[in-house]
Amino acid sequence: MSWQGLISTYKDFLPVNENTPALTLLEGNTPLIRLNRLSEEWGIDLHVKYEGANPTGSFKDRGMVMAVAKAIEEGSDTIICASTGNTSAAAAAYAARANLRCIVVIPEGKIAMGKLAQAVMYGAEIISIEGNFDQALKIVRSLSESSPITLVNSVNPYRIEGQKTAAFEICDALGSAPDILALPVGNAGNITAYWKGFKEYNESKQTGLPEMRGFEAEGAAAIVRDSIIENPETIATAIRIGNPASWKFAVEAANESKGKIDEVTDEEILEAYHFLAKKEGVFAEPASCASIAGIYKQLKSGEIKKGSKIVAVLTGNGLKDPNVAVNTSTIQPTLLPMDEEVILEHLQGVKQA
Ligand SMILES: N[C@@H](CCOP(=O)(O)O)C(=O)O
Repeated sequence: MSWQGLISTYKDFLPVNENTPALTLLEGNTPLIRLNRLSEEWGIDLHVKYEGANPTGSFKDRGMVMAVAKAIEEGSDTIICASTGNTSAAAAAYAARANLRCIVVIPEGKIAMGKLAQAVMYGAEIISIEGNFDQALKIVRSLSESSPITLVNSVNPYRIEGQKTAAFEICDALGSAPDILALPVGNAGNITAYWKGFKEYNESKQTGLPEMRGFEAEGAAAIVRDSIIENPETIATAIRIGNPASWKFAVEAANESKGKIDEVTDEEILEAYHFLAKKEGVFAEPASCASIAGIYKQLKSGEIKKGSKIVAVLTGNGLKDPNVAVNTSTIQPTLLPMDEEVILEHLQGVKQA
C-alpha cells in the first residue's frame, strides 16, 4: 500500500482515536541514506536520516501533524508558536491544510530566508520581535495559557509523540536500533522524542536501544555548560537557543542511554556542512550538520569507537538557508561574455583540467 502519512501508519503507537482527524501532507517515511565515502574514511557504518525530505523540509512536520490534528480534535481554531524558522514553516503549512489560523513569533533578522518564505506563502500571521527565540517562547507560552489558542511548540506533548516516529522508521530500515543516534540539540524536543520512540519500539518489538549523542552549538551550549545562555549566538540559527524547553529530558536521554550532550563550534559545523554536500551529495541546513560535526569530533577524541553503526539525524533541508550556502562556499559562478567562441574555449579548458 502507498504511504498514507504518520497518523495512519503509526496509529497504534500514537494518541489517536476515532475523533482524531486524518490530517496529513504525507509526512514521514524519509530516506535513511548510507554515507559510503565517510563510512570508509572514518571506519564506521554511517547513515543519515534525511528529514529535509519532509513536506516542509524539516522533521517538525512529524510533530506538527500530530499537534494540529489534536488541536482540531479539541475544538481549537487558532495555533501559535515561537520559532527559529522550521517550526513556523511546519505550523503554517499544517494550519493552512486544516484551515486554522496560525500566528508565529520569530526573532527579527535571525530567520533563514527559505523558512521565512514558507511562513509567508502558507499564510501565517508573522510577528517579528527584537528578541531571541527563548524570549519569544516565553511570550507565546503565557499567551496560550490565558487564551483559547493552542501552543504548538515542542512543549506540546503531541509534538513529541509525532516526532518519535522517526525512531521507528530507523529501526524498521536497519532491522534494529543503531549503536549511536547523533542529532543536533536546540530546544531539545527532538532528542526527547527519539529516545521515547526507541524505548517504545524496543518494548514492543525488541529493537534495542542506541546511545543518544546530542550536539549543541558552542555559542548556545546551555546544557553542556549547565547554565542558561542569555544571548545565544551561532550560524546554525535553528539551534540558536539558550534555554532549551526540554533540557531535563535531553539530559535524561543522554544519561539513560549512556550517551552524551556535547558541543561543536560554528567552524566544525560549517566544515561538516560542506564536506557532507561535496563528498556525499547530501545538502542539509547548517544546524543539521552539528550531528556530523559531533561524530567527527568524537571519533577523533576516541569517544566513538571504530566499527560503530551510527545514524546522524539531518533535521532540515539545505535549501532552507541559501544565504549560508552561497556566502560560505569557495565555488562561485564564472562570468563569461555571451560570445560562443569565448565560452567554448573556456569549457575546453575546464574539460581538460
Ligand atoms: N528550531 C526550532 C525552535 C524550537 O522549536 P520547537 O517547537 O521544536 O521546540 C524552530 O524551528 O523554531
